[in-house]
Amino acid sequence: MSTVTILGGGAFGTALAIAIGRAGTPVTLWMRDADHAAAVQHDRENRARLPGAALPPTVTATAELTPVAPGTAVLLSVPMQQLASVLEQHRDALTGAALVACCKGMDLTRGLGPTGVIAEVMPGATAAILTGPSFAADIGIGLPTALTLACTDDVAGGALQQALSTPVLRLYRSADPIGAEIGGALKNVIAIACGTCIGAGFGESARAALMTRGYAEMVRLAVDLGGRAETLSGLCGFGDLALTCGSELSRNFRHGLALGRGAEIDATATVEGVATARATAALADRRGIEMPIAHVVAGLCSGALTPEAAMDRLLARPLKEE
Ligand SMILES: NC(=O)C1=CN([C@@H]2O[C@H](COP(=O)(O)OP(=O)(O)OC[C@H]3O[C@@H](n4cnc5c(N)ncnc54)[C@H](O)[C@@H]3O)[C@@H](O)[C@H]2O)C=CC1
Ligand SMILES: O=C(CO)COP(=O)(O)O
Repeated sequence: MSTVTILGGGAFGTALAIAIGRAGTPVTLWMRDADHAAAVQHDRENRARLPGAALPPTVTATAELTPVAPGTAVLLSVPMQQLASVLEQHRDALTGAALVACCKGMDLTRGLGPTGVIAEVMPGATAAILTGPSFAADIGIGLPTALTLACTDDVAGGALQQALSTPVLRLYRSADPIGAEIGGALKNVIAIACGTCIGAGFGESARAALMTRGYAEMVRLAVDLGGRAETLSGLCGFGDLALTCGSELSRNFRHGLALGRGAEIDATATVEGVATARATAALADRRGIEMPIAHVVAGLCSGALTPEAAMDRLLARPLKEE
């Protein structure tokens, strides 16, 4: 795996390109908009999505996607609801690649996470997920972090771990992509709940309670779908939950803050937890799993619930064992 291709030149795709390119690996950063790709290639910076982070010479931004060599690592960093259509559009060019989803969420129409979408659209392809605590703004300027790389194929997972780790990005391997992707998807939903909690003035104690009970929902859904509870104690679950629920750098947390304050929502931001809350609530209903926080976040985001009504609904549930 001597080169890496990244699909999606948003904040995260650009940050990953910079991090992997800085380690000496040639990276192709594919962007759908030709003018934007040309500007990024010329400026050596993605001013629209990740200002202040310089592209190393190893990174090439382009709007042309040529067929990748078999076994090439292709990182998919488009928004979750676009993943299926991007794969469908580029199926021929991606045949034989090792597909690594870097998006976090659940597909609304399919009720599937990123590796489930890859398996449906490109059956037989090697599918992995890279997820964990990683703000693009941090990664893009070379700050360190650790992430989960999950793949059911141990050999392919090991090769991806080697190829994508850098001196500042430490990748831990897992064989449980279901657990890993449920962690990444649900931490955004719980971050919206926590932002709303702080924005509405319900306090830090309530936020910690939401993180803890949200984590319980994460584990419940992952296990029901065939994942492992222990996976969620790692970077993809606990790690990303701690980051996203506690920082105003998170778009999901900020979305919740605005809901809690009754302030204007930034409609231009990629806030994955909104669609994922809806998809999760529907999936939980179909499978008969209790996910009260996911349900109230879906209600908050659609406007069906006020922050006060959402909190009342959670507090009024029957008392139970922890
Ligand atoms: N920004 C961050 O700190 C992190 C983001 N992620 C995940 O990465 C994914 C992408 O997020 P960001 O890069 O932050 O979003 P972004 O909003 O900065 O960029 C999204 C990019 O996807 C492109 N895109 C949208 N639809 C497309 C399509 N149909 N075909 C081709 N390109 C398309 C847009 O042009 C844009 O460049 C999300 O699932 C997010 O949860 C994961 C970790 C950190
Ligand atoms: O996933 C992220 C950090 O790990 C980024 O969080 P937001 O999408 O909420 O900004």
